[in-house]
Amino acid sequence: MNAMKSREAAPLVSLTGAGVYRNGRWLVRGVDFSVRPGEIVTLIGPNGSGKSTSAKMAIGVLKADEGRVERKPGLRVGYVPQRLSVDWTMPLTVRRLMTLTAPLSAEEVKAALDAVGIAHLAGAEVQHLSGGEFQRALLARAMARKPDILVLDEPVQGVDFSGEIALYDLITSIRNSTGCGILLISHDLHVVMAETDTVICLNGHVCCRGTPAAVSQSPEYMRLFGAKAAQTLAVYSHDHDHTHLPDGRVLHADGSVTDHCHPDDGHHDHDDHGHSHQDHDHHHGHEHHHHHDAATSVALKDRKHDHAG
Ligand SMILES: Nc1ncnc2c1ncn2[C@@H]1O[C@H](COP(=O)(O)OP(=O)(O)OP(=O)(O)O)[C@@H](O)[C@H]1O
Repeated sequence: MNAMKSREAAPLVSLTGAGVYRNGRWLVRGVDFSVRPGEIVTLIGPNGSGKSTSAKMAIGVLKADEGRVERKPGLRVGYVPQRLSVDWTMPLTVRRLMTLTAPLSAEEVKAALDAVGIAHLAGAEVQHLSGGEFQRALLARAMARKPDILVLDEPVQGVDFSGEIALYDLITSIRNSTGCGILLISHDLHVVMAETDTVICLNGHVCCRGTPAAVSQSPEYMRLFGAKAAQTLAVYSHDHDHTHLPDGRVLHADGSVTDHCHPDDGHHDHDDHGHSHQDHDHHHGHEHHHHHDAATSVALKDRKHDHAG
């Protein structure tokens, strides 16, 4: 069953004019946003613009030096940080990774890994996981806490383009099945999940905000990233209703998992995605091909954009 987002529900976290001052300067100032149950809020902005800092303020990892940060009493947070401080010289299994920071029973570990499609990797060494498998393991670890809010700092780093779509699908289905709020930090200035309710564009302060479509049209966004970028704020928009998990099972939009696709499932494949990142003027050539179902569509077009700043 879909847990629908509720605009009326009290916010899980709410920042009002919040800022962090460290080492003689403001890292970020005047940040206003809130995340409600079932809502997906995406923070975008250039490197160093304060995305991680704002997310850390929201969950209380960093204390705000100005403004207000309010959290629902007893708020449970699932946090996937940008970097993990793990001693990679020591062998570490996925199972052990799951229990490093929380006491979980074997059943809970199994259920959490199952939910993200990597139960078959419980005994695998974390060092050997692919980028997408690693992000799923981190997601499983965060979800095992049964959070009210899931905070994901660049969840698609180290993941190829087809893996990005699969992860965004997984995040959407987690939202749909649990109704948790999601605060997402996007690694890519120009691409956000279509399911995003609100995009907050940071540049040391809130540059602009709104739906993905509204932000791409805003003069502030254009000023920050150039008019070309504004034309190219791509939105992951695809209607397919299921995702193929790494272990071969199928995750449906309602959160249920089956061994096979339903006969009427929208199909998708992810072959042939060039994904090249260069420092300047990088060109994305993404095409999304569909074999079976015209309802499945991805609005990722060839995009060419200059980075301003
Ligand atoms: N604990 C800290 N003490 C001092 N400065 C910090 C601290 N954490 C972050 N900064 C600085 O604050 C600024 C904002 O950093 P933040 O990590 O929030 O940016 P970001 O938008 O997440 O960047 P990126 O896209 O590179 O991850 C940067 O200039 C960073 O160097």
